[in-house]
Amino acid sequence: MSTQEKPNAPNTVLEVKNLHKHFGGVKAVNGIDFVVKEGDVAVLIGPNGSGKTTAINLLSGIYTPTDGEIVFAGGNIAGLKPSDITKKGIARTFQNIRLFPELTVLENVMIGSHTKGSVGIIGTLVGRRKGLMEDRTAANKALEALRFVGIERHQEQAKNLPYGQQRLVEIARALVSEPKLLLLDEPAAGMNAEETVKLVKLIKKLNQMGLTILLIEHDMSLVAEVATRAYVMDFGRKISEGDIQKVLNDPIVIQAYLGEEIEYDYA
Ligand SMILES: Nc1ncnc2c1ncn2[C@@H]1O[C@H](COP(=O)(O)OP(=O)(O)OP(=O)(O)O)[C@@H](O)[C@H]1O
Repeated sequence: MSTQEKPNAPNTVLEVKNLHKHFGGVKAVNGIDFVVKEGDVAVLIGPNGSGKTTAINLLSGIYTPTDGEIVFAGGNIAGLKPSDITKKGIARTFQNIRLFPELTVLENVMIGSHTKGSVGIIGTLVGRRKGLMEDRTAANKALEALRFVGIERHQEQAKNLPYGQQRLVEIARALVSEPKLLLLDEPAAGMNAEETVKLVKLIKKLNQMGLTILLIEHDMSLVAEVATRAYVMDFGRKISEGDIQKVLNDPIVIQAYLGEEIEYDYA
């Protein structure tokens, strides 16, 4: 324990140090630092193009950082393959839903369990579809996760579910890998008001059950409901941090959002 840490302070789950991702001349992520503590619902906010999704792509191994460290589960995971990062305990959902549209909802969620095994997703789909369906443990886990997120139509092809429900299927798929940290990239995008209310309840329930969450979200009403800590990005840099009320009243943040609507209807 460091001398500054209080005896009962929550453990650090994730520490991002001086993280960079440059695409040619574009510094999409330009030296950010942040910490996610156990039990947090941390949120990354910022105007369009500020680097939030790139940051999540770095954390989940989709991109290799240009520089910097991502410390998770006792080591630097920067540059590891996505499947290895999932095995270490980080699962995610995507801004643009990435389900297999022709597979059933159940099959899509079962794929999440198989990120723990040795067979890759493509191998699973192409060579082992039948075997996969015989994997009772994975099926039971998937059904449990689907029940948890409130999806009943598990034998339906994923493409036939409304968009908002497809997002919940992605969350179920992430949950079956039993993550320590769940990354949600704009989980409310495309959801109607009723679906968003259910999503807020789900995020709170997951968090109460002990899951640490880091999300990107433009819907500030949702953020205000769930976030324990907010980090604000602009032009690849962190420009503010703290509780959500504080950061939304921060003149630097207001300036960064000028010309964009901050969707925020809380008093
Ligand atoms: N693969 C890529 N190649 C080149 N430039 C990229 C790539 N991915 C992102 N960028 C650029 O990096 C910057 C940050 O983009 P990013 O998608 O991370 O922002 P964001 O904050 O998630 O935006 P939004 O809120 O609109 O989703 C943008 O200028 C974007 O055009």
